[in-house]
Amino acid sequence: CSDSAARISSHSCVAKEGTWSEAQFCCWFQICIEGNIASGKTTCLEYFAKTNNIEVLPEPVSKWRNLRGHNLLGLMYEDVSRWAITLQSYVQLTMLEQHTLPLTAPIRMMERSIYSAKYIFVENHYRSCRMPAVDYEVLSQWFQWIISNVKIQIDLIVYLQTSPEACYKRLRNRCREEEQIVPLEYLVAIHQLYEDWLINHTLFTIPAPVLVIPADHDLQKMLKRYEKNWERILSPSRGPVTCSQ
Ligand SMILES: Nc1ncnc2c1ncn2[C@@H]1O[C@H](COP(=O)(O)OP(=O)(O)O)[C@@H](O)[C@H]1O
Ligand SMILES: Nc1nc2c(ncn2[C@H]2C[C@H](O)[C@@H](COP(=O)(O)O)O2)c(=O)[nH]1
Repeated sequence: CSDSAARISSHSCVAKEGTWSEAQFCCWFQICIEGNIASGKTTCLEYFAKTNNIEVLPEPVSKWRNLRGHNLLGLMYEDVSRWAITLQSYVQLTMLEQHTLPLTAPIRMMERSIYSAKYIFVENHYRSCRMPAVDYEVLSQWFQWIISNVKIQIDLIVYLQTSPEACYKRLRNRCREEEQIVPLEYLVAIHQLYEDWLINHTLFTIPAPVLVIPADHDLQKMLKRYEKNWERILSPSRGPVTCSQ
C-alpha cells in the first residue's frame, strides 16, 4: 500500500472530476482537521467536500447538544466541574464511532479526532482544576484502552493555526447559544494546548504527520490556501509535509 498515493494520483481518482473503482485501492487516506473552537474547520471541510472521492465527517456536535433530550454541551458550559466527564465520555464514544465507521470513499476527512478530545479538551478541564483527578483518570484509562486495542488510522493532521482572538471574534459572530458564555481565556488555553501538542511537541505523542496552515486570513484567502495545499493534503504519502504559508 505504500505507493497507494501514486496509484491514486496516477488513476486521477482524487482529481476533482476524476472517477475511481474500489478495486484500484488497497488502502485509504484518513485526514483529521484540527484547530481551536471556531478556527475554520467546518469551512475547510465544506471546501474539500466538493471534491470527488472524499468522505467528510463533521464533528458530531448535534449528538452532544441533544442526547435523548439532554444538551451535554450546554450542561458542560454551564457547570464544567459537574458535567465535563459526562460530556467527555460521550465525546470519546462518538469520536470512536466516527473513526471506526466503514469507509465510503478513498479519502476520509474528519473534523478533529479522539486524540484532540483527550489531549486538548480533557487536558484543559483537568489543568484548569475544573475536572477532579478521579474523573481524569477514568477517562484516561478508557482512552488508553481504546488506542491500544482499536485500530484508529490517521495519515495526516491538518492544523488550522488560528489565533484565539480571531476564533473569539468568529465564535461571537456564529452565535451558538451554548458558547455565548465562552470567554477569550478559554480559547487562549485551548490554543496553547494545540500549540504544545502539534507545534512544540511538548504535550502528548502526535499520531500522524502535521500540516500547519495559518488560518487567521479572511475567507477568500483561506479558500485559496486550501486550493494551494490541495496536493499536500490529499496525497500525504508523497513526502514529509511542511508548514504552508
Ligand atoms: N477565514 C474566515 N474568516 C472569517 N470568518 C470565518 C472564516 N472561516 C470561517 N469563518 C466563520 O467563522 C465561524 C466558525 O467557522 P467554522 O468553519 O464553523 O469553524 P469551526 O468548524 O472550527 O468551528 C463561522 O461562522 C464561519 O462562517
Ligand atoms: N468540552 C469539550 N468541548 C468540545 C470538545 N470537542 C468540541 N467541543 C466543543 C467546542 C465547541 O463549543 C463545540 C465544537 O465547535 P467547533 O467550533 O470546535 O467546531 O464543541 C471536547 O472534546 N470537549
